[in-house]
Amino acid sequence: MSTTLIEKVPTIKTLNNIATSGLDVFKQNYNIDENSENPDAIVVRSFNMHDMELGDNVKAIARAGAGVNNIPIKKCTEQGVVVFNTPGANANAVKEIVLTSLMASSRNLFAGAAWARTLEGQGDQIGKLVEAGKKNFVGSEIKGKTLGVIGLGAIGALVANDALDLGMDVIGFDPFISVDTAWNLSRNVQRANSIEELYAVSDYITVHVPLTDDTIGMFNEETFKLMKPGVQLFNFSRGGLVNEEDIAIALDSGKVGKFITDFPTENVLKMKNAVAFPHLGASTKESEENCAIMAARQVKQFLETGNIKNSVNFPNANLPYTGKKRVAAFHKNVPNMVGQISSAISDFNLNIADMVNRSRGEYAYTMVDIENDVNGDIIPSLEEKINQINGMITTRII
Ligand SMILES: NC(=O)c1ccc[n+]([C@@H]2O[C@H](COP(=O)([O-])OP(=O)(O)OC[C@H]3O[C@@H](n4cnc5c(N)ncnc54)[C@H](O)[C@@H]3O)[C@@H](O)[C@H]2O)c1
Ligand SMILES: O=C(O)CC[C@@H](O)C(=O)O
Repeated sequence: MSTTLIEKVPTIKTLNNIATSGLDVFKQNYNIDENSENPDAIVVRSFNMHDMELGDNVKAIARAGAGVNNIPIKKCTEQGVVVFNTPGANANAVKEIVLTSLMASSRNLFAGAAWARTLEGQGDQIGKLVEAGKKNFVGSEIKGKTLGVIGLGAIGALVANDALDLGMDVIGFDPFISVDTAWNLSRNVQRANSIEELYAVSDYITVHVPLTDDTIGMFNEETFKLMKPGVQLFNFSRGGLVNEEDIAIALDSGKVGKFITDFPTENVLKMKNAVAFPHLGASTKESEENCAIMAARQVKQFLETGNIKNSVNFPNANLPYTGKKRVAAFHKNVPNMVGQISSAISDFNLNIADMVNRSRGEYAYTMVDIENDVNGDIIPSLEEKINQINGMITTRII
């Protein structure tokens, strides 16, 4: 980072444990302070930020991971705070834990191992007891069975492809599948036209969708009725996708045979045939590093150049940075914003070299590069003038 780009040394606040290799991205010219109350940017994992005050200096929040339901996205957008995530950076870790759990669950390994421990103290009898007791843990092979994958994004697509390699039949459902993922998905993954079609044929169901107002409680009494008796459900996405009261009943009746989840709660821990892990899906050295490095690079690039990659609330925007002054403005997506920004710049007798304007729903982002050398004294006035434009959220001059 050149100090001409940002006059003050920016502070990065960390919430949660962020891999050192990611923090190393900020080694030069940045201050990392987990206690800062008004940092320039925040790097976070699963910390719940909904009740947290965002300081007025915060310009960016990077989620080192995929799910952003722990971040108040609407509030950030209204304040012009860019929220990033790290698409795909932990997908392999989650794929591996899903497939491991699928086989372990199907072979009753969790229950079998727990039972074996109860034999402690039986000395020489253990061998005999094992041979007598193992009939209670006879499992099924996954080969030839049908796996339903709901959500064919970064994780779902990897799970679907590799499950085929394990000899499973795979059916997938994702009405919003991205072009990139569609390209990566094996043609042998059957596409369900409706989620009901997937429920009707799946022996195992794994879910890989974000937790949103549309997906909350999507597994409930009604949907369990549509599934095959004894279906095994794997939830490595978010606890809120499953209605706890309803799955407890479905597990009791055997309608759902097994429930493997990464999200323990008091209720889940009491459920018959449920196995809960302590949110371990992305907990590998590799994925923690991938996520932290990607998150940190995205924040650094944004603070230093205004360029945005992998934001979940503002449009991506890229304009090669030349080192001359750049106006970076977040505003409502309404007519004539670019015109008004341009005329504010020309009021200071400055010429425009290049610009980019991108919109996303109700909001937009404009970067304008100034051709002239800009006298530092006029920057606060130019910033103030642009900020006064009706519909402007926030402006930085970098
Ligand atoms: N357990 C963990 O540690 C862990 C790790 C990573 C991700 N996750 C969770 O997994 C989720 C998925 O991660 P990802 O990296 O695959 O995200 P992704 O954005 O790449 O994929 C999500 C997919 O879900 C699809 N989708 C959205 N709503 C849907 C619906 N109603 N029905 C079917 N498909 C729908 C989208 O079109 C997209 O393709 C994350 O949002 C996060 O909550 C958990
Ligand atoms: O940070 C983690 O360990 C979990 C991340 C995971 O839940 C995600 O959504 O990417």
